[in-house]
Amino acid sequence: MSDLDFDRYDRIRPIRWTGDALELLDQRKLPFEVTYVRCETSDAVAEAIAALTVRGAPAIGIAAAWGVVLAASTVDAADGASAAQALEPPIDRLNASRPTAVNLAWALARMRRVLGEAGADWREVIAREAEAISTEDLAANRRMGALGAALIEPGSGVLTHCNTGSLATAGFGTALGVIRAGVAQGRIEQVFAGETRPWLQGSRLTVWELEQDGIAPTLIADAAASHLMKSNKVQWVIVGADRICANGDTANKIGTYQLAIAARHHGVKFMVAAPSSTVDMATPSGDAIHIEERDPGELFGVGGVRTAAERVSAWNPVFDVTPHTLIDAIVTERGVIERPDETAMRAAFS
Ligand SMILES: CSC[C@@H](O)[C@@H](O)C(=O)COP(=O)(O)O
Repeated sequence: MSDLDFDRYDRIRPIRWTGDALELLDQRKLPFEVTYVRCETSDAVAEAIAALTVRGAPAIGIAAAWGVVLAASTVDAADGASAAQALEPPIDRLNASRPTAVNLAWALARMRRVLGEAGADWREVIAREAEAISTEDLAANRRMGALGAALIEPGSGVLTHCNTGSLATAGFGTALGVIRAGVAQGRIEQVFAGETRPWLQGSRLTVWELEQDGIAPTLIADAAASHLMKSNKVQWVIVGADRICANGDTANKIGTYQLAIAARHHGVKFMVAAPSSTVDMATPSGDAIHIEERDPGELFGVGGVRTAAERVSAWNPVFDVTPHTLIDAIVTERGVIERPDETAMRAAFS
């Protein structure tokens, strides 16, 4: 992918470590306000994750890792093993901040592991590990971008869902990384982004992010997706993931499953792009995934303006599971798995 100048895409950073605090780009306020929230404690990081100040599977894992470093500043311990004991309660609170994206538990497990093995220098060890989790995520995204883009025929149109870009990761993005690479290589001619109700990650975040790169996406209502596919305007749906199971079933933002069904019906290909940190071989299939349900109040209005009548009830699951049989390719930094199933997943990740 020699024609892609990665530094061009290094403008947005949702997570900044200052040495004694974590600054999070407040994604609740985008695209109209670009402000950072300063977190000085691990509990503040856990609250920011729960409130979607920072969001996107890889990004919440990275933020949680820095949350452990913040918690460490309140602990006095001679070695990593004793620090690990003292840090268990804040780590548990970070882990409980959101249930569906496995990257959160994965990053915290990594932090626990290095802590348990560290000696007197345990503070430096965990700070280095948090930095490594972030650096590796950026590298994985760049690699995935190249691998995913190579699957796309020149001149294609693509549809994406939610926000999977720099805002959701350490940088460059997963599905949006594939799209960035595909546009740079002239493979993708048109990008469509679904609004992603109710939180509007598509219209508020993805459109804003792509415009910073000089890519002009076309926003569609989520309900327009099947019609778009029927109109032959897209050849691929490209999405990220919050958890990919041992059989390839994939949890992602609510609405992904119906896109996969519509894509199969219309002969449109369906790609999932995610780092290997999103693969959870301990969860056999999508049935075992805990799907987060958020406050039904998120459905009662738009931008703080109430649109539903008073006293209505609502159900607000924020992720769904796409069965592996509807997925044409899972792309991670380790390679491409076409027509994923348990055998292919085990061959790649065991
Ligand atoms: C690279 S991000 C992949 C997923 O985390 C993304 O598609 C998604 O579903 C994010 O959900 P969110 O609720 O905004 O955290």
